[in-house]
Amino acid sequence: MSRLVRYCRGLPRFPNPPPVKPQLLALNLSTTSSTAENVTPADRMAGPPPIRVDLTESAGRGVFASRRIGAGELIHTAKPVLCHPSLSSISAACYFCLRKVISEGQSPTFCSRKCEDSAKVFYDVEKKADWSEFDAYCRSQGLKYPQMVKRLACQVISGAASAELLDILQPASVSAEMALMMEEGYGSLRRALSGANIPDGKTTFLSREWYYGVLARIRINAFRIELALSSYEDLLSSAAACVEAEAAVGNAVYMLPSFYNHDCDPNAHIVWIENAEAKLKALRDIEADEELRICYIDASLDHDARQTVLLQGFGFKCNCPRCLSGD
Ligand SMILES: C[S@@+](CC[C@H](N)C(=O)[O-])C[C@H]1O[C@@H](n2cnc3c(N)ncnc32)[C@H](O)[C@@H]1O
Repeated sequence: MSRLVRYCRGLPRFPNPPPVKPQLLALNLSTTSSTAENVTPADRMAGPPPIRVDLTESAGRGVFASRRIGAGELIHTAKPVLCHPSLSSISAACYFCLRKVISEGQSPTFCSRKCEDSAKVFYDVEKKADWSEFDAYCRSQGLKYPQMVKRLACQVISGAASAELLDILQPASVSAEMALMMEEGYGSLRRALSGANIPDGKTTFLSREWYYGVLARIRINAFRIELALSSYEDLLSSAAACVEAEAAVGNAVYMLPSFYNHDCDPNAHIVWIENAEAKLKALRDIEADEELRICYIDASLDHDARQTVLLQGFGFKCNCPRCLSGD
């Protein structure tokens, strides 16, 4: 069981409201007792991250600083529990870690032997099926998240992941229109796997409810991965490619970063340098017990545009101080 799942076991799953006092649900990811005054650079590099997951007053669970965190400090890193390159980046990003690669063909490619070996279990399952109908459905509807469900399904069949992997995350509410679209994807995924000669019993988890539940959680919690440019050559090739290509290399879901709430004037941000491993960094000094929030959208949008994007894209009315002030 992962460390986060262990720490979060006492937390409620949405949409059920917590019946007990928030303090009783306090989680402390840090086992050290360091304070802002006695934290050395070595402390910062070692040990658990200086955060805890706890209930907020009005945005469900959130991430709080367990000590003072300095501006620019790397709060923690996180590896994805699930990721997938965008269909337009299949031959331009590692099929496992999303690092940029240069490849001629249209088939999945890996940046290293290590990534190829790590992907082997689920990729062996994936290769048994014909995904042409499923891919055509995603392409025609412009959908990226069903590809992540497909990967999770292959991971579960291979034994590399649990079918309940994402259950702890908050799901989006599903409209009738979304359900209709999901139904098509679910049918297509089932057809692909039923022709793949997978032993009986390995796909019993693959119910309609499972498919809908996973997609609803990915919708709220997936991050769009845009890698930071690392060299002058990258800058030049990016400038040349940006007209036709999508900037994102893919999408990923993490555990701990999924508990960060949104703020239109955030005190933390998430960055990707080389691959899908995320880095959470402080944008300014953060006091102990202050909530850490990142920005899910383009903060330069005006008030009404931000509210619309957050409501339509993430299903919530933003209650951050900036929005409440009308800015
Ligand atoms: C990625 S989750 C963050 C963790 C979540 N609070 C939980 O308990 O799992 C995003 C959800 O948190 C809530 N949320 C995040 N930021 C918010 C904000 N600024 N105002 C209101 N709700 C917010 C919304 O319900 C949103 O759909």
